[in-house]
Amino acid sequence: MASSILRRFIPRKTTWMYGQRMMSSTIDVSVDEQTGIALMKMKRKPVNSLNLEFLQDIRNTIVTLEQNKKCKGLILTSDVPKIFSAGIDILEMYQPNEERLHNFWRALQDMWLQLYMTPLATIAAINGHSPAGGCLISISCDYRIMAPNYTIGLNETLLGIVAPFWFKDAMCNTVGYRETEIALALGKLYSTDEALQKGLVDEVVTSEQIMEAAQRKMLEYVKIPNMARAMSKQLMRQETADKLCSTQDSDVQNFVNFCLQDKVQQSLGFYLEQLKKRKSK
Ligand SMILES: CCCCCCCCCCC/C=C/C(=O)SCCNC(=O)CCNC(=O)[C@H](O)C(C)(C)COP(=O)(O)OP(=O)(O)OC[C@H]1O[C@@H](n2cnc3c(N)ncnc32)[C@H](O)[C@@H]1OP(=O)(O)O
Repeated sequence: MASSILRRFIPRKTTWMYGQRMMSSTIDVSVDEQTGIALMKMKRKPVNSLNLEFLQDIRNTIVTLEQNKKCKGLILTSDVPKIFSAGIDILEMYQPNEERLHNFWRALQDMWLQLYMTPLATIAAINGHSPAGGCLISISCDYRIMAPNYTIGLNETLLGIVAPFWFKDAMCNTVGYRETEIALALGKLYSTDEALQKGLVDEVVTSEQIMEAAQRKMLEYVKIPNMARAMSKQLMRQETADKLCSTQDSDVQNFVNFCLQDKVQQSLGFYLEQLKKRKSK
């Protein structure tokens, strides 16, 4: 189902499969072949920040699961306490090597396209903070369940950077134009309750109940005839994905040019310093 454009790039082979278990240093995956439900736990310590290799691992895992005829649904969650994902690894953008910066953005695009358009049913079990790239992963799933007392949102402007158009499009498709306009301008991080109220997440349950709730909802998804469910997802999402597919190269170049600006580097350096200071308080 994912268009051939999405399959142009062969992901790195860093995920190992042992029967129904797949493992890499940053991801733990198990597949229940009875139910057809896979569980992917992100475990890139300390905060599941998305660097080049982690993004390739996530995409690689989705591709492998898509090829498993028994797998119909994927639950994404975190193995790191209190953090779903801290978003992009800021160190990929700060004082970067230019070639790696290109490859990094391409890997983010490819991971997103794979996740957003996968024929698998996807549920994000958001068991921790989920800013920026973490929010992107969440809103790219078909359904979101979040635990209380965490935050989620596209906070890029707080770092002095801008959410790219495809982050914006995925957000608009979830909460609507006006809410996205406000959220992006203010770099808004929503509390779990606000996120529920605005439709950024679909359900709130306690951390203890989140896996059970995700399994229960996923059983609903995988009961639907597979092709019909996957095609209805494609119907809703293809236009948004195509917008990036047709401009991937220029989007990489725009990102690289943007990042290499002195002003942007200063903002990122300042933000990293704040993160460290906050920690020492
Ligand atoms: C013409 C227009 C063109 C447009 C071009 C596009 C422009 C660029 C678009 C880029 C899009 C960006 C998307 C992103 O995802 S940016 C990342 C945003 N993420 C954040 O702001 C999260 C920051 N982190 C936090 O708020 C907290 O760490 C968190 C709440 C997640 C956890 O808090 P906690 O107290 O548990 O942990 P610490 O803060 O102590 O963190 C532990 C260590 O991890 C480091 N850290 C945290 N987050 C990141 C990160 N995202 N990247 C790298 N490193 C991170 C933190 O500094 C600590 O490190 P040390 O232990 O070394 O101190």
